[in-house]
Amino acid sequence: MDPLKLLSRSTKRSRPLSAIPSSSTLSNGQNGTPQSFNIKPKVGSKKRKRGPNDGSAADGADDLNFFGDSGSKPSSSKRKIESDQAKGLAEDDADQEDTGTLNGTQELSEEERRSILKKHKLKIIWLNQPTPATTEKRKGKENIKVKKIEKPSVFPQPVQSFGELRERYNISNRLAENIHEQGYSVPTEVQLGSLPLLLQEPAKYLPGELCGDSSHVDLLTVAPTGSGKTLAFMIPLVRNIQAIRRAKSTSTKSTSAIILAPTKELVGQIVNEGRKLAKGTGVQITQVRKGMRLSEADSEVQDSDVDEGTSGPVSTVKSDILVSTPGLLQSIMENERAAENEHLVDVKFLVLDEADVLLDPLFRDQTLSIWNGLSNQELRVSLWSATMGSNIEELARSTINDRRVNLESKGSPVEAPLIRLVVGLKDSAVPNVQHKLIYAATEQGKLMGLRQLLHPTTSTAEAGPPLRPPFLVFTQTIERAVALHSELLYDIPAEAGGINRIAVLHSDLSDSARDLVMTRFRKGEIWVLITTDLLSRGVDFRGVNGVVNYDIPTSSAAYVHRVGRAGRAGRDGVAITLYSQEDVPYLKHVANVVSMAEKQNGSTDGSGMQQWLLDALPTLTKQDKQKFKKHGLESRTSRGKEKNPKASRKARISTKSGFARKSENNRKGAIQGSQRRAQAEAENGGEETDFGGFEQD
Ligand SMILES: Nc1ncnc2c1ncn2[C@@H]1O[C@H](COP(=O)(O)OP(=O)(O)OP(=O)(O)O)[C@@H](O)[C@H]1O
Repeated sequence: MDPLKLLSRSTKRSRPLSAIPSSSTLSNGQNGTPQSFNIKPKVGSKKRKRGPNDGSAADGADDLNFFGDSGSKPSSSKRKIESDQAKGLAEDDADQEDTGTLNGTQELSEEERRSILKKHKLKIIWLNQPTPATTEKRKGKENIKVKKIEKPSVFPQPVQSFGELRERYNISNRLAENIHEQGYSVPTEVQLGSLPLLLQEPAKYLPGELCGDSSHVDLLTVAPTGSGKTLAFMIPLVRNIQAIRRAKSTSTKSTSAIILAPTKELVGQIVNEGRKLAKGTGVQITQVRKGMRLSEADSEVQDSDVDEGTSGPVSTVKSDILVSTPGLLQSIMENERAAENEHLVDVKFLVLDEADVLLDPLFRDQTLSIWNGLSNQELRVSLWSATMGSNIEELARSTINDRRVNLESKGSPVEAPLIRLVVGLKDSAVPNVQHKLIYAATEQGKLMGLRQLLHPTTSTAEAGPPLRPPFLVFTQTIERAVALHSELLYDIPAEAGGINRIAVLHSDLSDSARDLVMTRFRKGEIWVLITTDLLSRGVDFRGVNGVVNYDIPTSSAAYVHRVGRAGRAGRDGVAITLYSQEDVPYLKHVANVVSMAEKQNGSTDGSGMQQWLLDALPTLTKQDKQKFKKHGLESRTSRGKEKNPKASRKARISTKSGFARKSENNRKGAIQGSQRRAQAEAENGGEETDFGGFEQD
């Protein structure tokens, strides 16, 4: 009897395997569009020329390349032809039609704009309109009139093709080329909605008399994981900085934008993406590193000069865009406080990627300290995440407001509209991931379950959706990630690469070790990467087919982000959550997200998350929820080990029983003892030295 079959008996598979279209294999499936909601983009009347260099996400050849540079990036030979094409694009405007351009100057009526935005599930609201419209509502039986503030919807003209950007928003030829060269042709939903908000003056789409005199908006964006938010904030940054530099008569460079992200891995990735986009535009993007200085005006460091290591001589950075984790930048700003951060007075754009984490207690003080330390009166902020609680939105709004009040005493701050853009259902998992909850009863059951997933040849339809490498495995703590790694180290046969195919990544590793694992995973050398929530946010491994929650995530947002490492840019993915009896009281938040994703997905055949299971799962009190979010399951932490050693032993990751472990330890001890004795004997010319007795006076 298949043990997993037995263990998973109480849950139903979320979708029969036969229901998965054969053309979209879960391991490397790609949809024809990078959009999550699969609505065919409107293209111009001219038929798009599709050639081998098309570079669209539908390009099947890319399926073979798990970790290609772009979801839609062609092979190297293709790239060459495409880059030649792109050069032509710079020289000849007519080439734009080859990239599927809609006539960018064509104005759509409000009705048309509204309908396109609705079809793409985009909701855009003006949060701080000065004179909000109100409606009166009767509440309850008492007929109390309640004033409800109506936040007005906004309908900018959506960007339906990247070709529009040049005509309509005056982006440079070089930037247009770079977008094309990266293989991006169809904007994703978040790009479709945010680009018009960030690339034109608010008065173009808001009532001019109400929207103030700022040429940019503050923006809160909530869009699914893997939906292309990086490109959505990077294109406007590069365009705007080019415009600033054109307008400036001096050639002196100063920092115009700061991007904050919670982890070093994500910072590195943003810098890479940004540099590809800014190539040849003159816009310089730099990753802030330990030891860097921001304030010396006399030396200018080129990106290439910056030592990749963290040590070495102190370097001064004068870059257009700085990308950093909040802790690092804050400490540099603190150290240079004497200079009043003068070097940052020109910063006009602050981007918070994974904004809800950056404003969560863990990073809040550091992020706010940077935000408030930027003194430019025209500073505009944009916040991006796949999840954003109302408390985070409230905090962002009050910070913007407090800054305004603060700046009023020093001059007249430029007020700007605050816009909220939501793509799809707020705080929900990406719709193209197939979710599966597997009941594994015990800790040992989870290990067996994972082993079964590791060996797809033994997997059957009953065992769940196929999970093909490369995939990520998430654990609750570093200790558990390390333990799981050593358990599974020899599970991949030597002829398939053995221990080289499996790795662990966590924050206790050195920076260089972390970089190495990331590079090897991106290259496809590592197939199974065991990690903690360190990699749950923002990191884009284009070829990742699936995610395994070996330990359940500690909040619904954590689930959304973890599973969002798969199913990126419109591809399919699998998310498997193994849960034991101990997890059951904490499972509801995961089950709710799965159920919501299935509804969004249109799974109405009843094969998904069953209502009885949802109803049966206990709901945590607010306090317990917070405790769980902060500490996770106690028995899996070192705190729990001290408090309840028995429960902690049960939660240990190991296939061996306590008795087997004890015998093994005894055996190891005996072997070590005999080796020590033999060594000592050899050193003492064969004399017995096990115990030399006490020295006599
Ligand atoms: N218009 C597009 N066409 C095709 N691929 C795209 C497009 N825009 C972005 N991508 C690709 O989509 C992937 C995900 O992009 P990105 O990392 O920006 O997502 P994200 O929304 O920031 O995700 P997360 O919320 O997880 O941080 C990347 O591989 C990127 O190259």
